[in-house]
Amino acid sequence: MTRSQSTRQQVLIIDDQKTNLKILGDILRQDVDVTLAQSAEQGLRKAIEFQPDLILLDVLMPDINGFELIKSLKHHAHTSSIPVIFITALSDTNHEEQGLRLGACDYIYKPFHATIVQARVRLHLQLSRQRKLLEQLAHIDPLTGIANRRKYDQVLEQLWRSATRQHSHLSLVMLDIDHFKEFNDHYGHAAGDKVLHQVATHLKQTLRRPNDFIARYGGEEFVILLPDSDEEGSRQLIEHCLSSIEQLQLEHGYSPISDYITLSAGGISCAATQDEDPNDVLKRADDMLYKAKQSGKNQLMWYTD
Ligand SMILES: Nc1nc2c(ncn2[C@@H]2O[C@H](COP(=O)(O)OP(=O)(O)OP(=O)(O)O)[C@@H](O)[C@H]2O)c(=O)[nH]1
Repeated sequence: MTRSQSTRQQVLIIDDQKTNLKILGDILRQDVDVTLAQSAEQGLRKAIEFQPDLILLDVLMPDINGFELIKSLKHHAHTSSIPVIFITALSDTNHEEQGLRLGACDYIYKPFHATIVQARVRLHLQLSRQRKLLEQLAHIDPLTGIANRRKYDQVLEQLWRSATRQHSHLSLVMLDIDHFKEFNDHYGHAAGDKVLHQVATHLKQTLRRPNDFIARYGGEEFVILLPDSDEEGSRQLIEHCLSSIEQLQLEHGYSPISDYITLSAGGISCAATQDEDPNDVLKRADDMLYKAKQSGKNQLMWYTD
């Protein structure tokens, strides 16, 4: 069963001693899915790949110790918010303080008591579940189920920073439903809400790469960010989004340009730089959207220098 199919939470245990891995695994397995790693390097790889809900981390390991590893985990964008519990034979307050200062949420001494480990793991998993739920509520647009404007602002900043570092391209695209006022006026606001949900769901499914991102920008407008994507690839993808939305055949009997719901879009590809404000770049995509609307709608316009 894949992680997304499982409703059980997942704990990653990182310890160089096989017997510790076995004992801890046996203690926790009745409550959670358990993944084991026998070195810091393997642990970091599995943390990135499996995105566990919690990590149990030994301190004394050869090569890279637990204190070093937690620094990498907290530094890495994909693992920084995973809670870490140290479980270690270093049972003095100085090390405990160091571990907590480095970002651990708890510190358990070896030899440990099974029931205490279970209780603490349960507590931190419960906190983790609540935190994820709050994050979701704060970042998801309730009508469409895709990311909201607040999440978009965060993701744009992250993607811009990483594209600047890697000297890579980023494409920004604004999309807007055509003649949506007429749709609402004739079919009613509830039917309009349903169309917004259908369009958002379809656009999200059409984006193929894991780092492609879509958000509801506001009203009947959406924004798509395509990292590491050049102009040609981005244009092809967005053209496909537009044509496949029309092919969904969501009836719009009051649109003068089609029998169905259509979208207009404006896009831009650029090499990110530190000096440029990504919001200025988005403004250029928005200008292209305006041009697409002025030129008859149901089309994509792309910014060229
Ligand atoms: N049902 C529904 N309608 C919305 C929502 N947000 C914005 N709208 C509607 O979207 C319509 C946007 O109208 P306009 O900005 O004139 O755009 P348009 O009619 O699509 O015109 P063009 O974009 O030029 O094709 C308005 O009727 C808004 O009420 C929403 O959450 N639900």
